[in-house]
Amino acid sequence: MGGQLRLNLCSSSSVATSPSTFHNGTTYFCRKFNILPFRTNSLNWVPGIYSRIQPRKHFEIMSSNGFPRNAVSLQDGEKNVLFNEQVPLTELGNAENTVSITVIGASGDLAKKKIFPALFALFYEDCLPENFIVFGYSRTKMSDEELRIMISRTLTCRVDQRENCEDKMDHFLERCFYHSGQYNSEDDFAELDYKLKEKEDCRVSNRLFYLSIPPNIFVDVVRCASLKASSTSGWTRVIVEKPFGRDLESSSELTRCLKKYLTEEQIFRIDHYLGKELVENLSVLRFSNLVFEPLWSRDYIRNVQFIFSEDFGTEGRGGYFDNYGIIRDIMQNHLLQILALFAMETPVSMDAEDIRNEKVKVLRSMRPLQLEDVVLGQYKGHNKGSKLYPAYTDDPTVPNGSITPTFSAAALFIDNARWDGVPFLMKAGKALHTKRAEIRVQFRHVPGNLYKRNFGTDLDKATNELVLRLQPDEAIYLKINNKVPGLGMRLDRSDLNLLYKAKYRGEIPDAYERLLLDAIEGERRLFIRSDELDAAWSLFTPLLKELEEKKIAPELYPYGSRGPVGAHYLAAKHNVRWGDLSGDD
Ligand SMILES: NC(=O)C1=CN([C@@H]2O[C@H](COP(=O)(O)OP(=O)(O)OC[C@H]3O[C@@H](n4cnc5c(N)ncnc54)[C@H](OP(=O)(O)O)[C@@H]3O)[C@@H](O)[C@H]2O)C=CC1
Ligand SMILES: O=C1O[C@H](COP(=O)(O)O)[C@@H](O)[C@H](O)[C@H]1O
Repeated sequence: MGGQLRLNLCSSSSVATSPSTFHNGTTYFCRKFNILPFRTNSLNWVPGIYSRIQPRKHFEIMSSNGFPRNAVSLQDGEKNVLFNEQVPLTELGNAENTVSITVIGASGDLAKKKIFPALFALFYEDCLPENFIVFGYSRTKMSDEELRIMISRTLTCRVDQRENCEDKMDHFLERCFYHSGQYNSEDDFAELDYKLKEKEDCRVSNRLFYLSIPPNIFVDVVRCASLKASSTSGWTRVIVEKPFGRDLESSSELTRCLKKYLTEEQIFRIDHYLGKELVENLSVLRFSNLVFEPLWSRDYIRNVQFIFSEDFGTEGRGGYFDNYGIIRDIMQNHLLQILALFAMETPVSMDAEDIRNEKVKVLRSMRPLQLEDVVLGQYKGHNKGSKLYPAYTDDPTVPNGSITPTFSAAALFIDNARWDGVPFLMKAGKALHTKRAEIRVQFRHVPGNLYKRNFGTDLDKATNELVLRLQPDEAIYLKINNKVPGLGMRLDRSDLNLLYKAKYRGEIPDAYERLLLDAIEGERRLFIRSDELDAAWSLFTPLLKELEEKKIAPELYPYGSRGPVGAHYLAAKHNVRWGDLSGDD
């Protein structure tokens, strides 16, 4: 069917005579691709917009590893699943290309909240290739127009760039289409393929599928998409959302099943924390400033803390959450990924494989978590003023008597020369008193400090602390001891503070923008490789099994509080104080 279809579609539109359009007058000019604009007939383009045609501006966009982006990485040598053949580079390099992004699960929460808005933001910033289309796919019956209305409700304009935003939205929405189908129906995916081909209009097609669906249908979708809707001329890539399994076995099984249809290079396992601006900056901070890297070891660092807290509960996602719990939801992926970047050795280069090799090494040097180094909590209902905050178990989608943790604190250790004996503490919780995510690095005491007596008895309070606040209000600050100006010799704690909103103009892109763009570009550095995933699960699986077997009950903490007191005991056991609770933030 596919071959026949392709012939028909191509013969119907063999001559391109329609006028071209450019986003804001700009077009990607890539070294490998000369991406040309869509033809009008493929998009039902509204009359009038051609009046804004301007000459191409030639420029190169940098990928997130700092190298110039190529709109698509043709050197991938990805295997085409259907035909199992390498895409000939020369042929592709000179052809007209399209990028088609299909959001599977388009009717869902993540698609509406993050994926479509991120795609629009990329379009708005002229970061999408000239020839792109977006398809929504899910079971819900919707027309193209209804999808556009749904998407338009969630699109926002950058605060600093409102001009032309409405126009841009219209132009973006014109490129959005919808196909309703079942997730396990090859026929439905063949129909999607037909519609994609129609819009791709005989150009070399590059296809990105974003699996924004529950994990139990990942494999069905990958099977149908790869058999019936993968590209026959360009690349096919699949972004897979978490959860990647529940433990080492189920994760390995998922990888094994996905690899029946996809190569590792085609699988982009997303961890959106890796796309956050401050996480991106971690390596820059470490490796491009002489003052940090020499201190980055057990010789100078007393402990490191990775803290995630949300000031709301599992509202609306209790059904999903109860099957996973906070350790799988936040620690095993987001916090561990940041830890790996923080603690890895200097990579050979900023190339994806070099970085991921170092991350795997550090993960494999870690000790699997021990029960005695873990604290669990679950939020309970709380009355504040006239407002009643519900308990986790009040959520109708959560089974009665659930002991799933909504909070956890843990101490981890890296048994290598750099980090031997340094506690790496993680803390993650929902329904706490604040929303924040940060990395805190507490340095050792100054030996033989001349100013000891000025610090009083609590010497820990006088140690330097470097804080990377990932959100909200992105910042990097270093707590130092400073002389209070005046004739006396009084010291205080001050911050050398880089607050992003004070220093940099413009909104910080959402993590999904960076990651989607990287997937389109074939940049894998911020995606999780299968051996990284195995190493991550190996650390947590024995503990998770033990917790489930022993049915360890979490300590209850009130909604909106600072979490269970057990977290303090755990820290104290390792001679640590939580930096976020020290009161001198
Ligand atoms: N929401 C979030 O903030 C985050 C979500 N994720 C992950 O992203 C993925 C998508 O999340 P989210 O959008 O919240 O998920 P949803 O529960 O909203 O599901 C997305 C879509 O999948 C379809 N769907 C839902 N349940 C089933 C089912 N049991 N069988 C078949 N189809 C189903 C529905 O579409 P239809 O009925 O129209 O087919 C739904 O609109 C999940 O893997 C989630 O773990 C990751 C990080 C954050
Ligand atoms: O992956 C997840 O992340 C969100 C928090 O993401 P953020 O970017 O808003 O910090 C969390 O709420 C959710 O439980 C988890 O699945």
